[in-house]
Amino acid sequence: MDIDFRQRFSLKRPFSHNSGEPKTLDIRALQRAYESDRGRIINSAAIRRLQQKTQVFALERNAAVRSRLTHSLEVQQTGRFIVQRIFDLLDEQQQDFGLSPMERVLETLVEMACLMHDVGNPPFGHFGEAAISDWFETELSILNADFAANYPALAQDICHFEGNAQAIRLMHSLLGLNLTYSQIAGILKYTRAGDIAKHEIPVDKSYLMKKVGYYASERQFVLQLWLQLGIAKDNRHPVSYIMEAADDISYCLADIEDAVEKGIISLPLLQQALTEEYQRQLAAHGLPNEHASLMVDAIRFAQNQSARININHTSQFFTFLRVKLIHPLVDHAATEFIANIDAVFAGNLNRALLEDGSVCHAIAATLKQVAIDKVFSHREVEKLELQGYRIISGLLQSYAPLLALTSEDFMALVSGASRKPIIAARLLHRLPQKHLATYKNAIKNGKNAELPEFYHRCRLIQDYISGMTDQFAQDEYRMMQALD
Ligand SMILES: Nc1nc2c(ncn2[C@H]2C[C@H](O)[C@@H](COP(=O)(O)OP(=O)(O)OP(=O)(O)O)O2)c(=O)[nH]1
Ligand SMILES: [Mg+2]
Repeated sequence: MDIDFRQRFSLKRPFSHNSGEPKTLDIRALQRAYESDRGRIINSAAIRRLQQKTQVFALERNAAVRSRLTHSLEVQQTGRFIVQRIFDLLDEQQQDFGLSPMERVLETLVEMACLMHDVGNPPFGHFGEAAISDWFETELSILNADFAANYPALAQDICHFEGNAQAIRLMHSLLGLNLTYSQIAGILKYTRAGDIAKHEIPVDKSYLMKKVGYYASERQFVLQLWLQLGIAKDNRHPVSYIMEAADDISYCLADIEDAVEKGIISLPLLQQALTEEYQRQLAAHGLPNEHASLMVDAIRFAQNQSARININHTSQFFTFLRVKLIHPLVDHAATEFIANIDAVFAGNLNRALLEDGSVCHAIAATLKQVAIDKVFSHREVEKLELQGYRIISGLLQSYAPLLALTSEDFMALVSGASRKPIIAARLLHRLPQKHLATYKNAIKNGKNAELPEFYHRCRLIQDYISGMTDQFAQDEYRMMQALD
């Protein structure tokens, strides 16, 4: 294949008419466009809200423990590091692929994709996601049997709330940031629409489409994105592979470090768990014994270095463990990016860069498995998750009267033509104007005629609930239960 990355770096934006590309590559114009994206992203409320959203520990008061925002800053740094290693390797191998003038633009696209990759996550992380999906799964056919019967694919789309799909919707449809297609393509992590069933996924897209990556409401936008960037339908943008690797690399050790900070696991027990799990992962990956001492060596190195400096032992330990365990993963992600350049460029590499059965894969898998066994299953963590689940389900139940109305009655309320039923009217007043504006636009928009009013109303409620921070959701829940 002829690989020229310039096709993937474009000035085009969805809401701008004058979006013709210059005949020759204008690298300065690209830098200006992406710098403008950068400003829009960093200044957006969606990024600020990440500071009060769960990474692993819900409603955390200890500010030294990661929130989604501080996690995202770390992902941004890791992404930048991977890009720099990619260019080092290209130099060493005297390769180009049209990338040579692009270091700065690739770096900024990757950094911002990393910073925004989690903006669509609801309060309470995976448990918030599950609460929204489960609630709609149970209630939808009761609230609107006609919709459930006549639009089964759209009902499925509504019953699969996904942080990644919500991120696309938030940045494009709700905030209208008008980011370049190249920038937003960096967070299109999975390429399945919410109304496509699992059994419709082609075998060669099993990974790319394993989760919902965008909703039916954003289909026209995502189809345009593929068209404008010359990416085949259901494939990814190269930036998304780097963002994904940076996310995996960042959280696998960070979640464990936070658990130690919170006293959920002691350092000696952690070291033992890592050593044992690593042996299991080596065996599971069928890797030779020559790598067996890697984990023990890394732990010993981190212990010795932190003992030598002898200031803040625990945090030093993690700094040095990061050097030994995480830096190789960064190098490996860069190596894999180049080794699979055809598939990464086409966007059809059907796996994550780091999921290649290598020692690096085994290291990441070890860290993630130890987090599952020793951190996420801790009693305190599970308690907070149950509370988070309850808060989100309870909030949805409170707003159910808005979903029980007929289209005519709901639209009359929204337009101000009616102020009844009184409970629904009060609930409607609590919804943010900007979410309502997106709803009204969607109803007016002829392009979306295949999506009925009720679909947009469900999206409106999900937009509101998923956009809350942990703290706001808890306050709102208490208020709705008449506890405050
Ligand atoms: N508290 C808690 N945290 C979890 C659990 N499973 C995973 N996590 C944490 C690990 C990471 O810090 C973070 C991963 O966040 P995401 O929700 O973005 O998931 P990930 O990016 O792996 O999946 P994705 O492919 O984006 O759906 O969530 C769990 O069962 N409980
Ligand atoms: Mg994620």
